[in-house]
Amino acid sequence: MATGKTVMCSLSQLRPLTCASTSASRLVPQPPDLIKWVTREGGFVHRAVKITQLDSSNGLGLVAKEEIPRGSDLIVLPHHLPLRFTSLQQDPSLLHHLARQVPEELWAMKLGLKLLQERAKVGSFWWPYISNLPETYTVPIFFSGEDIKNLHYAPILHQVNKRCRFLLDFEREVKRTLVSLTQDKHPFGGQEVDASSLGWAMSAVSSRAFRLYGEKDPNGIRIDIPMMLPLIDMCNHSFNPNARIVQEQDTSNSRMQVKVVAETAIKEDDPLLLCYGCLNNDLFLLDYGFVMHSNPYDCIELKYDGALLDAASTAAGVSSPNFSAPVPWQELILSQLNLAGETADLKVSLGGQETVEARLLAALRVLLSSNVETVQKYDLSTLQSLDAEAPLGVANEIAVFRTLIALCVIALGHFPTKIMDDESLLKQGASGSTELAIQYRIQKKSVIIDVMRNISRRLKLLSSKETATAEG
Ligand SMILES: C[S@@+](CC[C@H](N)C(=O)[O-])C[C@H]1O[C@@H](n2cnc3c(N)ncnc32)[C@H](O)[C@@H]1O
Repeated sequence: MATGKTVMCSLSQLRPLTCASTSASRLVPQPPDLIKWVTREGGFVHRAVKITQLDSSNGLGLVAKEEIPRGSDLIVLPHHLPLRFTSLQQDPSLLHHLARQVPEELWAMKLGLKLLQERAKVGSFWWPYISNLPETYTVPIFFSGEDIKNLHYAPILHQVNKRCRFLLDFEREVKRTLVSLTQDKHPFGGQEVDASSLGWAMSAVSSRAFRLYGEKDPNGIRIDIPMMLPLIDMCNHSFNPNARIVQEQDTSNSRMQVKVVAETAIKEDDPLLLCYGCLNNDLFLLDYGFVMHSNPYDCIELKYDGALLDAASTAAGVSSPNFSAPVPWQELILSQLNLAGETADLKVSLGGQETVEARLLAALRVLLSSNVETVQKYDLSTLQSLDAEAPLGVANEIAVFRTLIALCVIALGHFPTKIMDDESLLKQGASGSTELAIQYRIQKKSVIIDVMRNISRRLKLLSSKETATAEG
């Protein structure tokens, strides 16, 4: 959890232009009209849809100029408008050679290479779209080192560092591959590509691409691939969207077209909103450069660690916890939960939809129980369910809840500032990426506090039941 002494890597010193900015400035000052371009290319745009600068810091967005009935087609893109990058296996081109060096988890960089190529190409078919893309992104790879540290949360620091390192290494690889190429063979028209332009392209894709069905593979199965969807990607995100993306066959040519359809009736002046996915704030920040307040999918990550759990249990007043030295039957259950053994996955989480990760809950219940017979009466799924009421007895459940609350207190203690401190920093007027970093860490601490509230409520209920039983 703590920031620790990680050596931070950032791209901010490479090109000041790319540091976090909330402005909506585009690649060129007056780009072509995107709606006209989509329509001219055979697409459809509902007459009530317009692009507008939003009041908030969300950049541009789409809004309804008049009421739109539910079920209406809002935008239809014919098959040739989305920007995709396919056929990685067979293509011997240099671009594909470079794309093959990108790790799968950084898929956005692969399509980013195609985007950079089209950006550099004079007369690119996609120029009307590309020129409308934001010039800068608010993702943390462009934060200053100080603001990366300001995130105060080790797992995201690790991810930012990984992405920055990758971009710096990849810059070297791209330069090595392209050195001494003549302009006609150069995939970027002879233009210099550095970590900053690679970062721009990766962020443009991660913040705008949607994974949709692509071409069919040799077995006739459609594989999903990321695509950039001109105009559709002007829709901002909401967990309560009023629009959704649909893919269907174009009856005129039997190719797949991509549509946005009104999911609800849309009132005049309402923004058109899509749901980007049930993502936590780490993904929103890393890929999209924003943070959702009260995000129901946000969570914090902890390491399942016997010593930490012993400390939490002891702090909670639970007598003689033995997380550090489980007995063999407990160890066996830990292995079944994949929390012990050579291939164990020790990352566990608090918050999100589960409140307490199922594996952590089961481990606490089992390790705080000394009665193998009682434990063996239950299957793993019951032991992992927060809705299963005290399967190993009320006393065991109370010890589990107290340990969890103490764990939350320890996790909160790893943050160097309190929410109150953060809020007063925001009031003093922090700028761009500093504000984003502070908002991010406020949300992380809020997740922990919400978990504490939830568990405390359950604890209170259980304790009152225990008292009632004792009195009865
Ligand atoms: C697919 S684009 C949407 C169009 C974008 N606003 C623009 O100006 O081009 C995604 C980007 O919009 C912004 N955005 C979308 N939804 C947002 C939200 N709910 N809160 C803050 N920013 C949002 C973020 O900058 C994100 O990276």
